[in-house]
Amino acid sequence: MDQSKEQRILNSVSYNAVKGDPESVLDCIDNYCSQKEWAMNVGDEKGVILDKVVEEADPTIALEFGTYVGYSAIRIARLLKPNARLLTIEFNPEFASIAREIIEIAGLSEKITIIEGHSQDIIPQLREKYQVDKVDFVFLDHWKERYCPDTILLEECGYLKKGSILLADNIVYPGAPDFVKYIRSHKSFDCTNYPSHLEYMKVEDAMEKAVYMG
Ligand SMILES: O=C(NC/C=C/[C@H]1O[C@@H](n2cnc(C(F)(F)F)c2)[C@H](O)[C@@H]1O)c1cc([N+](=O)[O-])cc(O)c1O
Ligand SMILES: [Mg+2]
Repeated sequence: MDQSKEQRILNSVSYNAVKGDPESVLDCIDNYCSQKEWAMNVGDEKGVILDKVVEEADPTIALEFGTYVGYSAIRIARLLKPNARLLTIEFNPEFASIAREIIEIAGLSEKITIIEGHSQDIIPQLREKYQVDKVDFVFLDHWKERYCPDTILLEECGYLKKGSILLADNIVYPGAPDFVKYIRSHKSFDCTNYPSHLEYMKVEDAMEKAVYMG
């Protein structure tokens, strides 16, 4: 059976990246996806915005929706302080297993936990199953129609504290209009928009940061 695009990305990382070097894994994925096959990684332009917001948040507990092949999980985890950790939720088992291998090559398996399943099932379990009390940073990059319900669920479950920072990818393309409408009109969120471009393309895109004010 033909290999998937995600498997070909893993092959390229496995062959070209320096083991234990997150930067070389990120560069390898960016080179492959800009020169060979486009893929929906946050990429190197929006990735710099992600880096800056992660550094601002300096999270002890970070949460990501949409692991895919692990590019943004590596981007986030490489900036975390020693005892901090990233939980990343992935629905597709094939993507989860490819991400696990790419994260291992980057040497970040100790800092990243991949949780397989549906976000609406996993969010209520984070406290009991994963010892999460509050989340300091959340990166939303999964199905765009899930951004809003999952943000509401995080708030309802009490995982957000004063100063928790949410960052959402693809505000312009493919877009998350219900999320933008909700978050910008919600009195407890202080929002900032970061115009950018779709990964590896000249198409307009943007990221939205939302700081929870308690
Ligand atoms: O569709 C896009 N992203 C959807 C991303 C989807 C990814 O998130 C996972 N997921 C689904 N539910 C969960 C959770 F966590 F809920 F369980 C995790 C899916 O299995 C997939 O790996 C996208 C599309 C474009 N584009 O240009 O078309 C560009 C982008 O940057 C994009 O992110
Ligand atoms: Mg995205």
